[in-house]
Amino acid sequence: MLPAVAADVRRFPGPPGANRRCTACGALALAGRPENDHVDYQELLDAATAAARRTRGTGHVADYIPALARVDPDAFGMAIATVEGDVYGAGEWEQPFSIQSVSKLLTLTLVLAQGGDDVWQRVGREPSGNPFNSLVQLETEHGIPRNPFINAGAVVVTDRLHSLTGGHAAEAVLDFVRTESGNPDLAIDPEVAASEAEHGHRNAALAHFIASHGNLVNSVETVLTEYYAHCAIAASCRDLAQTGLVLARHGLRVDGSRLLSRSEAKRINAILLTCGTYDAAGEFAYRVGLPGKSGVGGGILAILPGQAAICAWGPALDPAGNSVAAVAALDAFTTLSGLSIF
Ligand SMILES: NC(=O)CC[C@H](N)C(=O)O
Repeated sequence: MLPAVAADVRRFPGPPGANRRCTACGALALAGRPENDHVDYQELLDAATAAARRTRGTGHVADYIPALARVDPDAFGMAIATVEGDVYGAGEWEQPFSIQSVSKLLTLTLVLAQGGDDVWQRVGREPSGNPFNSLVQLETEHGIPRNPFINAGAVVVTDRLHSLTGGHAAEAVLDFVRTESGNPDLAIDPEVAASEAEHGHRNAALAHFIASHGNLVNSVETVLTEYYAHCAIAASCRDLAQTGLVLARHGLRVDGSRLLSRSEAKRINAILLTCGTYDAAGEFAYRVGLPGKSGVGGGILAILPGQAAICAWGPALDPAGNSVAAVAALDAFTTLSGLSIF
């Protein structure tokens, strides 16, 4: 349990509600809480890590992509990047892992940033209530995927991004993560991409079905190649937390330029909350209280608007395809700190 209040009295300059810092130790003060109630991110990370460790032995590593099945199920890392530019980490927070569906957040961000709002005529914004790779809704809903964060929706968004970038969808995503994280060495893991392509019958079925309804512009083969490639980007908790800051900064990039309007950033965060963790989005909102995007590589990137982006990673997944350890860690983080959107 965290000590809620430090023993000695410290001073916090600035108006109430602003991000104030303790003049004695520099720690951030919690808005609306007693003045000497610090946000000690490192301490919170340690408590979240302990919560994640208690889930050991629960869940299963994704094995439908054979290259992912080799990852240590007990690995765990977590990073927090703040809008002030500080980064905190715990466990294996600098260990690259396969970002998988966390890339769905990045493709949507880039499509909207490049004026591709017409994508909303081709994909919905409602929770699916179905597994991330489900085919059933597509049949009754005429090839219009429920939302951009299930596989079917991400295939359509990737198709739109591919057109907007002149045929470089995955490269655009990689470039974006490299720039925002400040890590030029990030790369697509070709083995993971090839492994997924080889075993990707379900995604191929989804893409062909969407195409049969006239909802793909580029060929199925091209779109799937790009989709597998951006899913196979290997990045660490640190890299993803720093990339997620774009949404915590209400649309501003690391260099201060505007990528998304404030309203677009709000809308992406809203869809993240309602759809980012598939048919467990309700449970995630209940436990964590933050917009977040998961991937079957075990990463979850969560956004604390105006304050920070947090990435937790543990490869063992629950039945919905969300990391057991990452959900537990984010749950502990927001429960202990009160730092949620609610
Ligand atoms: N939920 C996920 O992370 C799924 C992504 C994975 N590349 C797939 O298409 O199945």
